[in-house]
Amino acid sequence: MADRTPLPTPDAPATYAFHEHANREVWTWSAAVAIAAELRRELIVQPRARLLLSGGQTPAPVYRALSQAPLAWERVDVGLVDERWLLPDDPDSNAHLVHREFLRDHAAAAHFEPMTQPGRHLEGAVATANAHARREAGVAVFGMGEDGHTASLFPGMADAERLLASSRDYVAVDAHGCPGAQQWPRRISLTPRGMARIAHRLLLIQGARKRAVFEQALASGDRTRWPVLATLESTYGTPLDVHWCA
Ligand SMILES: O=C(O)[C@H](O)[C@@H](O)[C@H](O)[C@H](O)COP(=O)(O)O
Repeated sequence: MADRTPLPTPDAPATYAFHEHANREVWTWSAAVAIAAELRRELIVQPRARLLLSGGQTPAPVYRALSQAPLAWERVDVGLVDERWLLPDDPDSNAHLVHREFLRDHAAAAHFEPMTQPGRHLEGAVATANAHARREAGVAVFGMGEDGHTASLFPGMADAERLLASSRDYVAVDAHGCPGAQQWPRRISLTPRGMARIAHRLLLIQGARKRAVFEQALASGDRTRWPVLATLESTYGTPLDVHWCA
């Protein structure tokens, strides 16, 4: 029987703020401005800031807008929420997406941490991701699939209960048989524990279908069936910022 992980109790309520935007342009700039503002705040009080980005098509306009923000990007480390088991120069890798859509304009000065490298085995890549994660990221951008996945945590993935309960920040994922993983079932993903350690979490979604999926997930409370629920949890008690437009 699937281990149904309930949402946090009223002692530590999982909260979110739903930002509904008038159109895609407002959605794009609102999300980009929110991320830039948070990075700027961090750079005032600490020497470096860390930002984690997801793959997928939805956030690309936000990445392009954010890349134009005048920030001390040379003091920003950029990592990935998740990666397909592909090398960074593969056009289908999340690293490639980040290079193409984000590491340009002002943001070209940021320091990027790819998860995969030629010759590195999967477990080695996971260990490196966990080593990077020792420095907490202040901000992370998440997407969601219509199956309720986020990062590379899929409903129906192998060993789901163990991965969702992992005490590590990143794990290797076997998503064979999960349609949402498309043709890349081998992946590395941030875990719910890793997500909870990030104070400012943004979920970027568009369209009526994804809104309905998010609402269905909330109503269910079943994190194994709806891994997107993991983005709600926070050791800081900070709400998830959901940015949505039709
Ligand atoms: O590697 C990946 O596939 C992503 O990181 C993944 O978690 C993505 O965020 C969602 O699949 C949403 O993707 P879309 O924005 O393309 O719908």
